[in-house]
Amino acid sequence: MSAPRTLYDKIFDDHIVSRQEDGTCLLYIDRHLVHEVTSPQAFEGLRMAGRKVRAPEKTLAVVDHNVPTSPDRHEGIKNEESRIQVEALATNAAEFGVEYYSEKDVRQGIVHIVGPEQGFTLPGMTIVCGDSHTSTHGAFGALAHGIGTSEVEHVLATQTLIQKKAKNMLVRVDGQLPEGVTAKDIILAIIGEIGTAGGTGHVIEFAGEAIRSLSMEGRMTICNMTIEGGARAGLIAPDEKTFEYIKGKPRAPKGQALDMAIEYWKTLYTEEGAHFDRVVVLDAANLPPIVSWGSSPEDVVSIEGVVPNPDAIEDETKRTSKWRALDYMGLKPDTKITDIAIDRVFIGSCTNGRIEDLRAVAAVVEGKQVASTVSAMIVPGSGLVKEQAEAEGLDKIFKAAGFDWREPGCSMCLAMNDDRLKPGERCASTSNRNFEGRQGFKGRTHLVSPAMAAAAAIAGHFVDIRTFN
Ligand SMILES: CC(C)[C@H](C(=O)O)[C@@H](O)C(=O)O
Ligand code: SF4
Repeated sequence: MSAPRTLYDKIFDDHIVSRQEDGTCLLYIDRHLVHEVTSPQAFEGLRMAGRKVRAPEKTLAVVDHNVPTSPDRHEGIKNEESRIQVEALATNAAEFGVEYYSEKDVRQGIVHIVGPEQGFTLPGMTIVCGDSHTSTHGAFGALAHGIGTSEVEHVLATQTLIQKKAKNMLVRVDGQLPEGVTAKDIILAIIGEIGTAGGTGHVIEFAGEAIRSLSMEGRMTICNMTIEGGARAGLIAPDEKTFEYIKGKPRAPKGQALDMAIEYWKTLYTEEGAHFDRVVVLDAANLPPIVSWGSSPEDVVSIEGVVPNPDAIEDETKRTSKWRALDYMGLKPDTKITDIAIDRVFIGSCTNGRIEDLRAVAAVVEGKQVASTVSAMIVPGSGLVKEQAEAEGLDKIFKAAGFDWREPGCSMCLAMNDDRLKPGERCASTSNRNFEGRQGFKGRTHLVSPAMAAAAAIAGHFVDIRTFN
């Protein structure tokens, strides 16, 4: 009898086209998502070599990073660099016969929100995109990861990718989340625990009661940030919730094909006794709402805590780097997190730009006002999220509270469009990266959950959502 296999082992094995002695494999790729930032040279490479896209029907292109989120964007993109990149994708998609969602299409949005929404992302698949947060799709039990531009070209041309098998890591989150604590807090806590290099060389499978209890959207938040923990990909075994979510999505299988697919999807789980190279266990019941204080996603602390003192760190390089982070963030050790005032709030991104995130925000801000010292924006992750939010009247709640309600895109998750922080501005953000300059030159980012960002917008400083009303 063969050794018990993990979910990762199964998906990897199922996609091997050929395997060399040293373990290098050629993997078949089921789905390829394409955005405007990492695809221009790849298409250019194909053009130069006179090659076609091998499987256009398995490829989907959408613009997200460079699109403005202002209501007048339909009149044309003013920023020249952005316009050139967006136009290049439109031209490439048309020339190579790839389906493309432009900024005028209601299906347009952040690539990692669009894939699941369209039923393009399905369990058991290998999914790639020239973007690190492709790990998001692992929430469906798909092996999904980011690739570089030369690999984008390789996948476009051959529908395969050269890969070596990673190690297996299990992160088990037991118990039930307390009220006010969310998927975002779970993943921030995990990264705080393992560090940004903690998952290096591994594919992480998330399991345990707390993960099972999450909605598909919460699971996407978890897998989205797996990459910030250094892992190659994140995975969650598909279950009834997964199948329910997929049913009826435009590109998902239907009728008998769906029944057959579900039969297969049910085989996608880690077998009893399968080997994990590393196991980390957390208890959800102990988790507080989390706020990041530094310039790395591992720099996290409880909302009840204080800014840590780097002097307590033994390793000199690390100590120096954390002092630098504090300096960049304009913070002093021992400052209570709830005493940190903010200037801006950004709610959106592929981490937290879905409908449930917006509902969570609406629940916090309904009937309240954004603090006079704060400028706050909400950017739906896709045109369909926006449509749904408006159908539920959430936009009215947001606008009445003083939020800016925008068009879909990556927006202020990274400063590649017009949405950015000014130097020195401090932002409560639902995105995934707090690197120096990430949201604008000298901008200061604090990563939080949507509910925590919403509460901070109202209060003007961080507050504990568990006692906020
Ligand atoms: C622009 C793109 C290549 C980049 C990524 O790979 O993740 C971006 O999406 C990000 O979040 O930093
Ligand atoms: S929303 Fe942010 S993290 Fe996600 S793809 Fe866009 S830039 Fe990258």
